[in-house]
Amino acid sequence: MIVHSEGDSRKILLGMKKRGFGAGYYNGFGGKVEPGETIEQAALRELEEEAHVTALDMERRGVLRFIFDDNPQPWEVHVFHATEFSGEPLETDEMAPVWFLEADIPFDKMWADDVHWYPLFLGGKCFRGEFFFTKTTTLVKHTLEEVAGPPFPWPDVPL
Ligand SMILES: COc1nc(N)nc2c1ncn2[C@H]1C[C@H](O)[C@@H](COP(=O)(O)OP(=O)(O)OP(=O)(O)O)O1
Repeated sequence: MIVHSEGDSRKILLGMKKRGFGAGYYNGFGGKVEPGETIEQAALRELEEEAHVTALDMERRGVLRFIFDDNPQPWEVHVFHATEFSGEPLETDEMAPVWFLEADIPFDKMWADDVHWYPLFLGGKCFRGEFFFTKTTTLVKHTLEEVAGPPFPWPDVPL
């Protein structure tokens, strides 16, 4: 989930992951879907657990597949956007939240796919793509396309 403040200064809220997979990278807030949950419920829960923020107007904007040559299980990641929220971002055991001006997004400290799809995200578009990684973090190739929306036409346009 990427929380966006669209007032006078357009800023996005990212979290620096403090432990586990992707530690040290800035990312939107998220994690795995738990049994019995929808993808949307998982996105809301992870934002609350990791940043103590509740999204009030979430919208699906992207669906991405990450394929790793050192992990047989690809990841399907859904990107949600929220512009209305309650709560003050708070550092947790897992994430340190930081607001960034759109012009200052720290792509050199983020997953290598982000620099490709954030321009579509920031431009208000919907998108889907596949990203192939070697040695966990090195991006070797990708596909990316804009789709209709918002809202993202899920599940009519699957990944
Ligand atoms: C491989 O490249 C990735 N790029 C981007 N942009 N985001 C990624 C990539 N790999 C994982 N992510 C995202 C997906 C999630 O939003 C977060 C964290 O995933 P993870 O499941 O590791 O999250 P945890 O909070 O550790 O897991 P649980 O809370 O579910 O245990 O990163």
